[in-house]
Amino acid sequence: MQVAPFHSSEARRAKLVIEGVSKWFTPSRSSKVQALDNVSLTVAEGEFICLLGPSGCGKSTLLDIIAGLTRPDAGQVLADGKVVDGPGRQRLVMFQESALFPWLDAFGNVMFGLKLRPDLTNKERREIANEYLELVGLTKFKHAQAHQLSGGMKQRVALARALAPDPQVLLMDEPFAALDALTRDQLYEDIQRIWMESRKTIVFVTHNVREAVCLGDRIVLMSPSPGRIAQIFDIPLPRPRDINSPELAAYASRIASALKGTMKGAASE
Ligand SMILES: Nc1ncnc2c1ncn2[C@@H]1O[C@H](COP(=O)(O)OP(=O)(O)OP(=O)(O)O)[C@@H](O)[C@H]1O
Repeated sequence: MQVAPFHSSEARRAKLVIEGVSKWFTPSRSSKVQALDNVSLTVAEGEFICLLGPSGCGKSTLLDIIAGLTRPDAGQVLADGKVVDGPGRQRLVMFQESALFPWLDAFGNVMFGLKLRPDLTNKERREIANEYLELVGLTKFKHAQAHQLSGGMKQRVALARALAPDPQVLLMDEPFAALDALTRDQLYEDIQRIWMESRKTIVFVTHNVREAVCLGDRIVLMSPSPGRIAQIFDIPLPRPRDINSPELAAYASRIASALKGTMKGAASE
């Protein structure tokens, strides 16, 4: 099955509106770092957005602000038209390290995520946990403890744990960065399949250009010092996308040049 890409020109409902967001950190009494400067971006419902940029350009800070884990010093984020003023179950985050609870097995970890759904009965939660473990291909490992799972399997459990409460927005902070290339390639296939089935709104942070082109409808390229949006690229390639295809490589090389430009610009400032 090939799925047409989402085009930013299509009239779709805005899921997230980021308006003039700035953020400063004060690591010591004498120093102040501006992590984000006046960042504005609209993410449509069901869109897959990749935030791409060199280290320190504010990708994670922006993701944390969208999640409601960090407050901006200026500007605001609206989710479904409402100002984000804290974390909520409609916007869940998945990090680079899976942070599974080591005392729980895979099933227990997914069930833990479902504590966010007090509206469900325990029987319903168990059914949903099984369903999501199946979706990520881990039914056979449902009773494995975290230490018995490979890095890729742990991230699959973390993905099932984040998806099971059925958030509208999934925020992913370099979720595959610590994995080997083969495992990552498999996960690119899986995340595309899951996204095509669920059409969640996804904001995915990465500094890997090919990964961004493989996954995103749009790539938001950020530049550092202070973190700003440098350029936005539409990726009109049909899905599912093969990370090793020549079409994808052509996009990646164009975006990689732009990325290099943002690094040079920062170095010369
Ligand atoms: N809690 C904090 N205290 C002080 N400075 C911070 C804090 N969090 C982030 N920063 C600074 O803000 C800037 C943006 O950091 P951020 O982690 O958002 O960038 P990033 O693009 O996600 O980087 P990376 O790709 O390395 O994770 C950096 O200069 C960083 O040092």
